[in-house]
Amino acid sequence: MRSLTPPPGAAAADRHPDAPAPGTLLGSHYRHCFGCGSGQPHGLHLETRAGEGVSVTAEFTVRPVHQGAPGLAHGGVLTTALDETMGSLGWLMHVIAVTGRLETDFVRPVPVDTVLHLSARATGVHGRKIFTSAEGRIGGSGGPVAVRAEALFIQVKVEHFTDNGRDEEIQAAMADPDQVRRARAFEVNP
Ligand SMILES: CCCCCCCC/C=C\CCCCCCCC(=O)SCCNC(=O)CCNC(=O)[C@H](O)C(C)(C)COP(=O)(O)OP(=O)(O)OC[C@H]1O[C@@H](n2cnc3c(N)ncnc32)[C@H](O)[C@@H]1OP(=O)(O)O
Repeated sequence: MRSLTPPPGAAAADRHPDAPAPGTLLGSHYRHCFGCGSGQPHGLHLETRAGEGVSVTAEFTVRPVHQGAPGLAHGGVLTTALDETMGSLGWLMHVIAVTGRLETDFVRPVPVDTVLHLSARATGVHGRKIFTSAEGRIGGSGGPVAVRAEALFIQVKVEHFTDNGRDEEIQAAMADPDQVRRARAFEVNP
């Protein structure tokens, strides 16, 4: 298995000078995103906030539709929430990055109606690889850890989406000035 720990020689992740100030809501990178999109009725509707350095926080309320076992959150849904939270770190670095590898530890069961307090940070950068970690706590940012994850994101260009996405959605995204502006906010030297 390939490591999710930054290798020797990895650099610290750089906060872009134009990154939104700590406390700012980052908004959705794509309206139909399952993790953060407001136009996705079945989505998680995560709202991520910039933190200090390359870090973010978000709150995720576990709903009855997120169940795996009776009254408990599905592990895959929790992993998605962590993935989305770590994925938004690219916004602070002005890079577009996709998940290459992700590992989750499920530490405690998470009942329906729980508000999970999520936090994520970048732990290092090596070439196009961005190493990240995240955790979700129950009952507040100082509460017990219920889930934690480490992930490797790989920096890609906009062509990753335009070359591989279904034409219908790509055309719609390219015709939407808000979407183009948001995509640029992720890019180095927009
Ligand atoms: C106007 C139009 C607009 C559209 C724009 C929209 C704006 C969007 C903005 C923001 C997007 C944020 C989205 C967040 C959403 C939440 C997160 C997700 O769900 S993302 C979806 C799930 N992930 C994938 O679908 C990736 C699928 N995989 C791939 O496409 C490729 O495998 C990719 C890009 C990850 C890597 O392929 P390679 O050919 O580019 O690069 P190689 O050379 O293979 O890897 C580079 C380095 O990374 C390591 N690497 C790659 N994959 C690895 C893995 N799985 N585990 C460990 N290392 C890996 C390699 O060993 C290599 O390392 P060494 O440089 O040699 O040290």
